[in-house]
Amino acid sequence: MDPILDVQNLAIRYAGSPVDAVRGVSFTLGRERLGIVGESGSGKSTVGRALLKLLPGAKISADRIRFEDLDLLAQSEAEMLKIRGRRMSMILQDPKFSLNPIHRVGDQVAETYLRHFPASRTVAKAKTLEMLEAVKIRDPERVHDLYPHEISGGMGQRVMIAMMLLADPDLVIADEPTSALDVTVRLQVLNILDGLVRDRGIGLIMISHDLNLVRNFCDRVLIMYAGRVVETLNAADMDKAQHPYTRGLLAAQPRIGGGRKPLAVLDRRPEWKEEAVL
Ligand SMILES: Nc1ncnc2c1ncn2[C@@H]1O[C@H](COP(=O)(O)OP(=O)(O)OP(=O)(O)O)[C@@H](O)[C@H]1O
Repeated sequence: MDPILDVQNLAIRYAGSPVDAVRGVSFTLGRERLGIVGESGSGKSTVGRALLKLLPGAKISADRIRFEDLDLLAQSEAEMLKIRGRRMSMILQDPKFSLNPIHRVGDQVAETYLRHFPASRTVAKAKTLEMLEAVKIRDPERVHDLYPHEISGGMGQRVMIAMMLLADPDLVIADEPTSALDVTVRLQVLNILDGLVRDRGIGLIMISHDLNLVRNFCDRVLIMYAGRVVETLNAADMDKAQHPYTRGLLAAQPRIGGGRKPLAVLDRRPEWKEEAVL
C-alpha cells in the first residue's frame, strides 16, 4: 500500500537564523503510529509544524513532501487552509490554549464541523454529540454546554480529539498530547488515539520527549538529535538500537524495579550533528 506521507530530505530554517533547525529528515508513514522522540530543541515540533506548513517566515525545503496525492511543498496557503483540519490535523499539548475560553465546548466542536462541511446547526450538533461519545465522554449533552474552564485537562484533550475527528482526517500529528495529563488519564487518551489508528486507519505521528511512552505506544520510532534523525527503529527493536545517542537515551530511562543505581548521564558528541544513521 502507498504510504500516506513520504518525506525526503526535509530541511527547515527559521527566519533570521543562520543555521537549519532541521536537516536531512526523511521518513515515510503508513496507517501506523510513528513516534518522533528526542530531547528539547532537537526539532521534533518543527518537523510536525512544517508538515502542516504552520511555520510562517521559516524556509522549508525538501526533495519531497508527499501527502497522499498532494505535493505539500507546492500547496499555497489557501490550499493548506482546506487541507489543515480536514485531511491532516494536529493535537497540541495543552487544550487550554487551543479552546476559546468564552465559547461553550460543544459550540466550538460544531463550529469546526461547519467550517469543513455545509450542514445545518442541528446536524453539526448531532455530529458533535456523536464525536464526544466516540472519545468516551460519558455525558456528551452536559459536556457540550460547558465552558473550557469547567472541564479537566483530560476531558479537554478528548474534546480536542473529537474536534479533530469530525473531519475524518487521514493523518494526525499529536505533539506531546498527553504530557499535561496525569498517568491514568494519559493512558485513557492514548487508548482513544490507538483506537483511531485501528478503527479508522489513520496515520499518526506522535511527538514526545518520553522514549518509554513512545516505545510502548508506537509501531516505529524516529530518534532526533540536533535537528537530524540519528536512527529509525521498530518500537519492538528498541533494545537493538545502534546509535550511541539512542543507547544513551535508553540507559537514561528510569525503570520500575531497576535498582538504585544512579541513572546514566546522557552523552552528546558534536559529530552526531553531522552524521545520520538511517
Ligand atoms: N520560532 C522560532 N524561531 C527560531 N528558532 C526556533 C523557533 N522555534 C524553534 N526554534 C529552534 O529550532 C530548534 C528546534 O526546536 P523545536 O521546538 O522543534 O524542538 P523540540 O524537539 O520540539 O523541542 P521541545 O520538546 O522543547 O518542544 C531549536 O534550536 C529551537 O531553538
